[in-house]
Amino acid sequence: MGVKILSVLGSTGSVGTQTLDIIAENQNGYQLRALVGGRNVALLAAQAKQFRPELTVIAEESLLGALRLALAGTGLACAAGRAAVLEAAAMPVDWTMSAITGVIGLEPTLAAVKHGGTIAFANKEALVSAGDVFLRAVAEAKATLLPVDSEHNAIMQAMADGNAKSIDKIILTASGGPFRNHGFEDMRGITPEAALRHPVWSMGAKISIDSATMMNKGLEVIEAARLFGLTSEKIEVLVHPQSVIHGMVCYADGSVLAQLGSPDMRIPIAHTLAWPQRIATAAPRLDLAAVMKLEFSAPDEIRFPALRLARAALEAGAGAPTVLNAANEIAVAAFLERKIGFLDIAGIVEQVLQQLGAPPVPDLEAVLALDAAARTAANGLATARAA
Ligand SMILES: NC(=O)C1=CN([C@@H]2O[C@H](COP(=O)(O)OP(=O)(O)OC[C@H]3O[C@@H](n4cnc5c(N)ncnc54)[C@H](OP(=O)(O)O)[C@@H]3O)[C@@H](O)[C@H]2O)C=CC1
Ligand SMILES: CC(=O)[C@@H](O)[C@H](O)COP(=O)(O)O
Ligand SMILES: [Mn+2]
Repeated sequence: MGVKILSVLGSTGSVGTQTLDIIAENQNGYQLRALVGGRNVALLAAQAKQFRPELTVIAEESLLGALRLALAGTGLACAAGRAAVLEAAAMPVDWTMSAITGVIGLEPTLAAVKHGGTIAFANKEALVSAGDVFLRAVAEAKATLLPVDSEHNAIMQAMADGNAKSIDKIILTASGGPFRNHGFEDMRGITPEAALRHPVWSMGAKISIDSATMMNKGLEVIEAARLFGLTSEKIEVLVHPQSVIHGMVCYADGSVLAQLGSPDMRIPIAHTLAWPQRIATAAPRLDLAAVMKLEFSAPDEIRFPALRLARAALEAGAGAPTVLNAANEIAVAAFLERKIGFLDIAGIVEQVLQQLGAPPVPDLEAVLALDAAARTAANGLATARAA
């Protein structure tokens, strides 16, 4: 096999840096074409010096001077701003890591989809928000979408025997987050610091808050419905605090196929990078005797209403998931800025869903317009709750 040409969108984040760690361990097989970061110039410049991509882009336009300075004398090309992000994403490659957080990553991912390579797909918000529009673009470009999200990557692996028609249901596991055992009222005064302290995974801020509200699992139910063509009833969520089993597929004959591994994102990332082969990673080997016990329980949608709201949005269809996702992105940001409380996140999402409902989203323009309307509504509610 020849050298694989790669781009990493969101290279300075949690998924992005772990992706580059794996590439660094397997240097002979891979060559970087584009690296895209958001605002972290120092880390992006260090990555560019190490991996020497054709183009390095920082999304924040005002940081172009700082990036140029950091790369002075290296001979490395760099650029800044939204247009440059889209240009970098559109450069033809064999494999793109889509790891920008939020709907801001949708258009760069679609630019990558258009050249028809493999998309290692972490940016769940893009698929939740753009649904059919996104999947149509993938089909038209004959691109290959490989899920990086640990549960969906697990399901993909457990579906590998090709019997998709004989599936009764799939099971996505959930750690339960840092407040798994908290009462609803106990969650009222929770601080961003406490909510960011995930019991198992080390991740970026937005997904960590989503795990704490369990909106992450709600987004993942919608993500699974889109990726695997399943209805809500066929997607079960099971709380499993050890996060050793990532996903299970239950077949018509009673067989259940599961994927297990230490909770380490390098495992699913490496799976998508080498697919259909496998490569080694430095992730810790699973030692079940040391884990000792695996626990499971049903999720509580009363204490964690975000999960109920996400399912309702999936079942309502059309633009409801677009609204849910946009309102959640705004509410999470407002919580991290200490403008609203922890329980306000789901409260705002519910109110915005009631206001905007599920209008049709036939194309990208409609998705982006609805996303913008939901953000405006959520911002208004966050400001009112902050007052
Ligand atoms: N972390 C994890 O373990 C998992 C993450 N995911 C999903 O993967 C995605 C990434 O998550 P994670 O890595 O944790 O997030 P991080 O917040 O750690 O990283 C986000 C990345 O996006 C970049 N970025 C932010 N804004 C822009 C922009 N406008 N244009 C271009 N790049 C931008 C950031 O740049 P900078 O930091 O330089 O500002 C950073 O590189 C999310 O959708 C998440 O839900 C899914 C499963 C597991
Ligand atoms: C690693 C990964 O895939 C995350 O999405 C993880 O699932 C978050 O943990 P929760 O199960 O607590 O949402
Ligand atoms: Mn996940």
